[in-house]
Amino acid sequence: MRPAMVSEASASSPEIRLSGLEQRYRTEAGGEVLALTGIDLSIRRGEFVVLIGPSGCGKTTMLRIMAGLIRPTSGTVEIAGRPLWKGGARDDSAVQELGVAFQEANLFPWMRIEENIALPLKLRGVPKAKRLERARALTELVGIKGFERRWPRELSGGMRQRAAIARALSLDPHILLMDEPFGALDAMTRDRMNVELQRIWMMQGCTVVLVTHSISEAVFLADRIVLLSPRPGRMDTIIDVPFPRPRDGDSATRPEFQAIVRDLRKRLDAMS
Ligand SMILES: Nc1ncnc2c1ncn2[C@@H]1O[C@H](COP(=O)(O)OP(=O)(O)OP(=O)(O)O)[C@@H](O)[C@H]1O
Repeated sequence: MRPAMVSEASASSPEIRLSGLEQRYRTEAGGEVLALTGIDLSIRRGEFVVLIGPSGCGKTTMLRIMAGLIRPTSGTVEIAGRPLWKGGARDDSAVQELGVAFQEANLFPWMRIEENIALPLKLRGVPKAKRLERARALTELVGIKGFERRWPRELSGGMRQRAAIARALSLDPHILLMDEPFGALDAMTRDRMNVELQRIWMMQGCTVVLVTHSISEAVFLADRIVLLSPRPGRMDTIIDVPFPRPRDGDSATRPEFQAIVRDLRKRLDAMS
């Protein structure tokens, strides 16, 4: 695990801070879509935040802005106290704090699992022996030990997603950004992956922001749930989920868990 070196700026500031964010897209027809507006959010170091909301409310846009993949039309993004954008340029030292995993595992089919996981290290020029050693440690962390030399096609969907999470963790990021990482998996595998993700997060101590459409997934994983409303995407409600960790299958059956699920469902239904 990386040493807990905290600069003065990051000790006193949130891990991620979004202020006055607005995002407009140009459409092909020459019009404009206001995808997000008035987004102000501070995320603490080590927090698990889940973004949820109706289709098209701007969840992916918000995550891509945090990842530095989109420069917001207006507003600011700070990562560990440092602005992500300076003028027109992205601060790549801030981007190094980030690991990203999407719905599709996006592993390269012509690379073995260990090579896929170690790819970010290769791009950094880390020597082969060192990066394969790291890949092996990560396969153990995410629960696919023994599959290092396999090809992606030889793994199940859940295992491929574990490999994608391992790859996102390969550079030891402080922040993990995930867009529907288990959206393509069957319900049982998905439940298992949620338990696993919680375990990985608790071991790594990183900050996680995850987008999902699943209310129960949101309540199971989150310290805080950010509910976005659509057209344009705004912050509707922030819901604290105070249940102790680690949560397990039983947690989801408790009345207080179910009460948050019901409340969220009601709020989402009212938006449609
Ligand atoms: N590149 C783009 N160009 C134009 N419009 C876009 C672009 N990307 C997203 N949009 C629009 O911005 C809005 C927000 O999209 P976004 O994908 O962020 O929503 P979302 O909440 O993640 O949706 P979903 O839950 O369906 O994945 C939508 O109206 C979408 O059509």
